[in-house]
Amino acid sequence: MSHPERHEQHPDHENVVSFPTRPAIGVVPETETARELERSDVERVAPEDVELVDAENSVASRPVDDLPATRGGWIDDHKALLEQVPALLPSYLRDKQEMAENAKFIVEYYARMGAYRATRSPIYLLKLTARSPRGMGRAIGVWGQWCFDTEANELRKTVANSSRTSEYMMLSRQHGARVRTRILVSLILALSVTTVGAVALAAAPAWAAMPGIVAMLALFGAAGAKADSRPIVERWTSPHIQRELTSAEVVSSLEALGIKGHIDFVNPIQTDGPGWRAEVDLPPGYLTEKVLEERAKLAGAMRRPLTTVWPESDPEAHPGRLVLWVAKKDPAKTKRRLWPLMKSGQTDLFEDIPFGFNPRGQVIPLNLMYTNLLIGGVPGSGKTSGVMVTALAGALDPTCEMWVYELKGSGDLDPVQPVCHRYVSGDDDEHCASGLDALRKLEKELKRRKKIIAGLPADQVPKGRKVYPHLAREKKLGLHPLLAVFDEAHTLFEHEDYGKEAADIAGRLVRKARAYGIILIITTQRPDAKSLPKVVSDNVSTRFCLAVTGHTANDLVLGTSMYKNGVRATMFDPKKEAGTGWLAKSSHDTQIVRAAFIEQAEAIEIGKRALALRTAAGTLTGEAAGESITTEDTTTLLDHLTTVWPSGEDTMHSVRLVEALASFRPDTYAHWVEADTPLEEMSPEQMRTHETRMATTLSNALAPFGVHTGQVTKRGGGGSRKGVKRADLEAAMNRSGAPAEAE
Ligand SMILES: Nc1ncnc2c1ncn2[C@@H]1O[C@H](COP(=O)(O)OP(=O)(O)OP(=O)(O)O)[C@@H](O)[C@H]1O
Repeated sequence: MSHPERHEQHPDHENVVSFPTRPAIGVVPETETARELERSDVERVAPEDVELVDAENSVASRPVDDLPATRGGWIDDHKALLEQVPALLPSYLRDKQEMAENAKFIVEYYARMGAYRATRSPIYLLKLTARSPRGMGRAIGVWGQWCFDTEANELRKTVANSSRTSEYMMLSRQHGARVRTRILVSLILALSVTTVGAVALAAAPAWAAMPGIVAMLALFGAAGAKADSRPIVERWTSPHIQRELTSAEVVSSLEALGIKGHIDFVNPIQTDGPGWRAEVDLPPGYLTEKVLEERAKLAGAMRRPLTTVWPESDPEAHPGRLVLWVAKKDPAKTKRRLWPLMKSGQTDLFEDIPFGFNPRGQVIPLNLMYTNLLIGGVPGSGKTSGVMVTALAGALDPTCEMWVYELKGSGDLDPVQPVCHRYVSGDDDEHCASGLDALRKLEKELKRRKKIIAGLPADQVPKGRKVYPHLAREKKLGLHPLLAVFDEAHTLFEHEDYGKEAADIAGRLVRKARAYGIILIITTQRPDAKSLPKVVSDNVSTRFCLAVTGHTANDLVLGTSMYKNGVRATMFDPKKEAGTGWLAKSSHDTQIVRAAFIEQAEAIEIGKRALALRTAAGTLTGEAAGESITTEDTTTLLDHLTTVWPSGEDTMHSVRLVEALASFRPDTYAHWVEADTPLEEMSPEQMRTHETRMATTLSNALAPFGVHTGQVTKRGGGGSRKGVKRADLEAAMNRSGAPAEAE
């Protein structure tokens, strides 16, 4: 059975590769061996001539591909074909934004080119005028030749030399008559044109006569061009416009990466937005990841700028399907695409915000509600542009409360300061302390919101207990969006005194806060185990990974196995492609995006707009409303015990916990371990009394939380003494609304 759409390879055209080469469903591919056999001299025997020896008992395997059940049939083949039919309408007719951009470009192009030509028209005219005498001379020459019938001169000469008198006389008479008529016509024409011209010149005002003279000069100028004259209107080409993508180029560049074998073109190479798209199946044994990893090599082999070559995998097809998109113009050399909200507009964080652009130039939206965002990348990879876009989007929603902790101290996020409930910029201890304080307060706010939502009737929370726009609108509930940005959060997470607690709280917030309208944005330039708590990198829901240097950093930002699955931010060049990264909305929804780039001056203007919006809406709070924010400790003994509790331990002796609390927070707990006699001078009896007192203090302090201490046996670790069970602690945390680790 032959494939209905099979095309033959064109022998004359080196750029043409047979398409499609994959067999239709149910068709057995023609193997090399089969073809060789056909070509060879091997004697072929018709199946009907073959005698089966002991067919009944024969165990010879039947060729399963010949069984009727395995054949797809016409319907299946054509269904499969139909699925692959390219879109009916070109992309610019389907995509409003592309259509608008194209229309805008056409208008801009002709306006710009028209203006360019118009401003140079005096130069063109001068050049034409300089050539006009030659043109006029040529025109008179051509007219003279016509008038005096010079084209027949050669013929008359030949006849005269051959002494064919009668013929010569006939030609002579004809020549005389022609010349007379033509001179007469010329004289009449010259006279009438001169008269009309003179009268028109005399009658018309000078400004009206000028175009006529100019047009005549231009005509004669155009006629005066020599074969090697330079064109009057100069032309130029753009080095940034890339040559068209051909299948031969795709094949040879993949071969340059070491991919040997037959490459199948699944679809013809076609225009896709401002570029070309080739879809190929790599030869068996090769995976798309190889091409993704060697993107720079591929661009080199294609002799194209890196920023124009975008290989992608097609997870819906198979791991060997490569989608190669090549930009027509080098985006690095084209004008910056402006953030759609740059000049006007506001946001609603329950809806999408414009985050950036994909390589095709389409706006990529992001919904920040019910999510949190981790942005990571090496220094200079463009994290600030990612966090700036989200911070400004938050600022432009007048209902959104903004808490911004820019822990680099660069002042990059200063443009949003005027609208922030809390704003801190700096990387000193005091800034880290504020960051930790903010996390504690966010956790307290989370508990408050959780309680309110838990108490709402079911019809108020139709799709589960979380914040909804109608709840956010009710001011008295205080469930409006709260956007908390921790820029360069590694400064806080690595802090000797505050890091551990900050990491613990951030981990809990990342897991719990998003349903309650608290959106956490964390950026880090050091995505490693110490700077980025595992609990954060494991649980964050949206990730934007800019250029990183290795697979560990890649997977810390993007999630486990992403590198293995071909989602590799190692492919980006942080210098040439700053701001470009993988945006992962989930492990199955990943795409390459360049965050919209907003300059500081522009961000300041947007910040002013946001301030105006909030002033009008009456939603300025905190520092933005002139209040001073005091640092208060909202954590409890339960939080402190959770922080000092050694991981993996189900039970702990009270004495050990009290000692740990005293060293963790000496201001609060040092007096729990104080004794009249120094420890080293205590008798065993005194020591026992002292430890009993410490254990009793802890028991008394835990009683209001409903946690009871009891006898705990720890083999090899102090035997049987008063202690606390981890499970009791977690149960108490849950009761008090505080998110416990094990929940
Ligand atoms: N989205 C973008 N589009 C175009 N250029 C960008 C983009 N983002 C950043 N850049 C360019 O890259 C440079 C460095 O970016 P940026 O300072 O944001 O990096 P960073 O990752 O925040 O650096 P650091 O880790 O040092 O804070 C910018 O000055 C800008 O020129």
